[in-house]
Amino acid sequence: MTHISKRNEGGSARLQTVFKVFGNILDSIREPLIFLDHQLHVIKANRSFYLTFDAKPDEAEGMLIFDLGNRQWNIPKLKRALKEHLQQNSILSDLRIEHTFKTVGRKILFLNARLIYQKTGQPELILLSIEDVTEREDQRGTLEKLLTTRTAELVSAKEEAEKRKVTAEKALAEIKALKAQLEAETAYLQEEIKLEYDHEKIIGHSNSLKYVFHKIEQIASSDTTVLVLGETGTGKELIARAIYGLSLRKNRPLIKVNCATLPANLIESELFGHVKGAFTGAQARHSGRFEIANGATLFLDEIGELPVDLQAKLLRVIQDGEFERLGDSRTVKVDVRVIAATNRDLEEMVRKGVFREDLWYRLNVFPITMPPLRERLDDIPLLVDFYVKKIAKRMGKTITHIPAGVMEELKSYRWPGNIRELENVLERAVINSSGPKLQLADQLRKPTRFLSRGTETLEAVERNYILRVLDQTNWKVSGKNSAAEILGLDRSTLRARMIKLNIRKS
Ligand SMILES: Nc1ncnc2c1ncn2[C@@H]1O[C@H](COP(=O)(O)OP(=O)(O)OP(=O)(O)O)[C@@H](O)[C@H]1O
Repeated sequence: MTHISKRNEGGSARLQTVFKVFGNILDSIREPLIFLDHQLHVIKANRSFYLTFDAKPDEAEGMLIFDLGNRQWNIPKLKRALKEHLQQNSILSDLRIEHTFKTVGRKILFLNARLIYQKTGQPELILLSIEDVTEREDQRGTLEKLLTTRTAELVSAKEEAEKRKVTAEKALAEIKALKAQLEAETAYLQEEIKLEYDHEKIIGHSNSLKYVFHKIEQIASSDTTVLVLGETGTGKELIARAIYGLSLRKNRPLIKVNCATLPANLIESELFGHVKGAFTGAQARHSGRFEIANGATLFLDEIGELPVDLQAKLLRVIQDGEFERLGDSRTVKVDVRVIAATNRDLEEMVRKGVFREDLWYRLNVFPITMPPLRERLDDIPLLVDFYVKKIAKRMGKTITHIPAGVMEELKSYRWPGNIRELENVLERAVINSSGPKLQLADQLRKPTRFLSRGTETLEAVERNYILRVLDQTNWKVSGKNSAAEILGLDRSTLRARMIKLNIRKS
């Protein structure tokens, strides 16, 4: 233990007098204060000091500050500040010390000190004020921590909100796109309803038809492109509908495009859509059939009639599911299953250079050929029975008997118009029958003109047949008893075929 030196005893006595006079004032100061001699012995401390640090005046006074309370004040930082810094600078400001005292526990202190000199310039006294900021600092620490936690929470909440906003915006865009598609789909379906599909049932039990059924079952549930081949009126559309009906996409509509009935200048916009102003008359954005069929199935009927300049665009959408709307440079992505049909010989068209070979290969992945009626005579009785019942019911008639001779005649005819033609013949026969017995309206002519030339192409046969019917109807293309009615073709389909086959009245 070190005591006040003798040399300072005189000054010390003077100071004791001063402290006696000002003792009460010092004790009333709330901040702990301590007076040290210049050798750092405690001369006097106020009441606040003793209370704060649980010390007693008679144990403290005369003691070296670092030895106070069993050397509890032996704090290296305090030592450096009082012994070095204060001696050099005479002043010490806001020195922060954090220290655990044996008596009063952990404390955070702010120390300020000033070196007071005698008149002679000798250092006489050090006034040390010790502010106990433990509570305040702890609170600040807690608040800072809280602030950090809250800030982090806010940042992550903000990030979460932004993510949610992006997700919501995406969902909104998807909903908008779905809504647009639904509207387009509804508009399309409303048009389609007018076409009113008679029946979806494929009648027949011939081996050739059974093979077709087998192929339908094989491919229906996949997304493979299917090409349905066969003469006109053989039931290609029925096949396409059967594939669709057995597919995984059957809960979405089957979208149909007939490439023969759409004018060449409209077909691109009809298939791929256009944006406003894409061409004169494009007053609004229009969704093409490929967009409407996104996620669904598209039936491209009469694919052989698709203009060559559109074939590459079709190939790209079948291959990569990508295309651009007319007047728009943005690429649209779709997932469409394509079922195409034609009565044309596409291979021959490829040879002639009017059908792209790459498109032909892409379409021909899974061909299904519908046999002509003349090759499945076994189906004729079933078909006759079905159609006679159906037509008679519609007309309010009862026909119960089909004479063997009538059936024979029907079976021996060549049926160039296939089932559509059979349906028409039977319709006229039902009209013609007055009793329960079916009577054909007219003698079925043997189409000798084209049968005699066995090597003729399908196109030539078709051309001759249409010409013959046109002759027979005095070139009446549409309306009652017209060529279109006899051939069982749509007026526009017949006109398209006439243009295609270069049929003109001479
Ligand atoms: N096996 C069948 N059973 C019942 N009806 C059939 C059958 N095949 C075709 N039909 C009927 O014949 C008519 C013609 O069929 P569809 O339109 O499918 O022929 P298509 O081959 O697509 O003709 P096109 O090449 O002229 O477009 C339709 O009324 C259809 O319902």
